[in-house]
Amino acid sequence: MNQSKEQRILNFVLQNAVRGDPCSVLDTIDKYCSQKEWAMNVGDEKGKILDKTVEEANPSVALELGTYCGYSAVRISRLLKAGARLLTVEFNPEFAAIAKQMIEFAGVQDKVKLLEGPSEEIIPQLKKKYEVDTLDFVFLDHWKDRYTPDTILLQECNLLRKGSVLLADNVIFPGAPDFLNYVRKSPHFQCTNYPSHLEYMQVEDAMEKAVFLG
Ligand SMILES: Nc1ncnc2c1ncn2[C@@H]1O[C@H](/C=C/CNC(=O)c2cc([N+](=O)[O-])cc(O)c2O)[C@@H](O)[C@H]1O
Ligand SMILES: [Mg+2]
Repeated sequence: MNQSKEQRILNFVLQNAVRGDPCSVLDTIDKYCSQKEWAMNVGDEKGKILDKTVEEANPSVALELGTYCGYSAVRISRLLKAGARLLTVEFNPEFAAIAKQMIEFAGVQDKVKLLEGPSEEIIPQLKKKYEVDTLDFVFLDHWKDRYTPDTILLQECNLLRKGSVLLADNVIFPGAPDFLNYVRKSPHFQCTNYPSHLEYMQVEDAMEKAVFLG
């Protein structure tokens, strides 16, 4: 049975990156996906926007929706302070298995908890089952039509507090028009747009930051 693209990305990392070195893992994935096979990692250009937003938020508890191969889980968790943790949600078992190995190879497994299942089921379990009080930072990078319902669900589950930072990938390409509309019209969010480019391409894209105002 021939390998999946995600398996090829992981193998390239296992053979070429430095074990325990998150930056080496990120650079190696970016090298493979820009030179060999495109893949939907947030990439280095938008990754730098992600880095700045995470550093500014300095979260104790962060949530990621859509782990995929674990690129942004490694990217976010490498910046977390001692004792802080990232919960990352992925419902595709193959991708979850790849991401788990990617996270362990990068050496960030102590900061990352990979939750396998759909976000709509996991989010309502965060308080009781995963001992979350409120989320300091949320990275949205899963199916784009889930951004709005999951943002509403996070509020309904009282998982956001005054100052919680949401950062959404791909608000231009593939696009998340209903999400932009929702957060920009809502009196509960203060929004900032960060123009950028689609990972590994010269296509316009952007990230949207939405800070919850309570
Ligand atoms: N409700 C849910 N619960 C848990 N996991 C879920 C989920 N919905 C999707 N996922 C997972 O999140 C990832 C999907 C990402 C969609 N991104 C994209 O479709 C995407 C596309 C392009 N693009 O086409 O250029 C560029 C990008 O940066 C992109 O993020 C996949 O790993 C998928 O299994
Ligand atoms: Mg994306």
